[in-house]
Amino acid sequence: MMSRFIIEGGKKLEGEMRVSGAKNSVLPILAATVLNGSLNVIHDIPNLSDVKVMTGILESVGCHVKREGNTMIVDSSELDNHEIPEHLVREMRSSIIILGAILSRCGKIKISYPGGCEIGPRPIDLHLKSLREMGTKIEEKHGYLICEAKQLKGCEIQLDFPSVGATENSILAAVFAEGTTIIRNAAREPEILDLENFLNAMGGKVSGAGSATVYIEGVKKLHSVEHRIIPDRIVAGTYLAAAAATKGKVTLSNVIPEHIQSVIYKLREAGCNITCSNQSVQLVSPTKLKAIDSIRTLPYPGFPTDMQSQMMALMTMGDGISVFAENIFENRYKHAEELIRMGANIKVDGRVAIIRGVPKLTGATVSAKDLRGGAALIIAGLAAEGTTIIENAKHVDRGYDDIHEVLQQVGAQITKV
Ligand SMILES: CC(=O)N[C@H]1[C@@H](OP(=O)(O)OP(=O)(O)OC[C@H]2O[C@@H](n3ccc(=O)[nH]c3=O)[C@H](O)[C@@H]2O)O[C@H](CO)[C@@H](O)[C@@H]1O
Ligand SMILES: C=C(OP(=O)(O)O)C(=O)O
Repeated sequence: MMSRFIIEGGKKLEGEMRVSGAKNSVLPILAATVLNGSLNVIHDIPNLSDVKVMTGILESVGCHVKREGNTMIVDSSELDNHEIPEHLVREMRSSIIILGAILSRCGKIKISYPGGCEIGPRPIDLHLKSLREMGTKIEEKHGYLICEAKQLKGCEIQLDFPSVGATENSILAAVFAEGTTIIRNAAREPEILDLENFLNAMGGKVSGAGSATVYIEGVKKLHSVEHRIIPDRIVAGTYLAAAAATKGKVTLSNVIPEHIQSVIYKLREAGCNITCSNQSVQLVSPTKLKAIDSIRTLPYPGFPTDMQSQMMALMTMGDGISVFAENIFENRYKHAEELIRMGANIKVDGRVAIIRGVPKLTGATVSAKDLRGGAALIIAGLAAEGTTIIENAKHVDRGYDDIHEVLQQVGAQITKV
């Protein structure tokens, strides 16, 4: 049976919300646990369906995985397989991040092509180009990638685009490579720095992550490691947008304000009063939301594509016109149609969406088409008059740890059935 969210809109969010560990850090870091052939103790792991898929991948190659609350212990000492089951790869686009890690540890990997997903085609040409430059032989047949590299060699990689996944796969592949690898035009997302910190804590020699040039000096051996995942900046941004949509007042804990500056900047433009301290952010909503002139998604530190849908939900109620440009993914406006069912005024033309604010949204039955689009519908439902039913809640489970419970604690009337 398909799960759904049921929301009675119109309740102000008020109180404190704790932000969970970052999905986009956990996935590459879990992939990296195969490297040390030893124990990995990782704290603040969110309870997400994507984490379950990555756990399944680790178990399929012979890792022992134990979860104790939000701590996960991965023992990769008995790793004995380099073929990744296709059903797991198909379930999650980012399972491709295991490629660099297994190749590094085993010198070979067989994995099915991840293919496209709801938000666009998502090719992996940049991942493969980098791995080839490091000396990997890659055969692409019958939907599978068969990769082999007896000894990867450090080299200079120039990425055509600062792809997050290609940067991570190149770093993972370079950990045991002979010599030094330099990645230029690397993605600068905070999750890449979290991966660097994790690898260095197990004896790796990575530097520069968070900047456009990353250096990886190959090492011969790694050891056991203990690490805490950074807070999820997209979850933080989603909670702030939800509070703003309900004219609420919330304080987020476990958040790194610097990671969400681009989002805070836009929320201030909408009239929100935001104060940041060390690990917390407080938002007080205005009585009337203003339209934000424009939102253009860009690689970090630009405005994140993963916050585009949630901000669009908010701007459906802004006073005036907002123009959005989605520059990262080709097909990331599926939530617009659903928001229109709730009374929003949105016109989409290719990469651009024009949102004319309306005085109020009304509850409706809508369907989540992807993860962040689902979060956007929750935000709209919390603000709308009447009842909203969001079908396909499973998309939201990929990236939010019990979002309905977190929202209930600050006064939302939302259930998941
Ligand atoms: C698990 C994870 O961390 N996921 C994030 C990661 O995804 P992901 O790592 O897949 O995103 P990328 O940064 O690689 O993709 C950005 C753009 O580059 C293109 N591209 C990418 C690789 C490639 O080989 N060829 C190519 O053309 C993609 O199609 C896309 O248009 O970064 C995205 C962009 O911030 C986020 O939305 C995702 O939440
Ligand atoms: C697109 C996203 O994730 P993924 O790359 O895991 O599909 C996301 O987190 O919004």
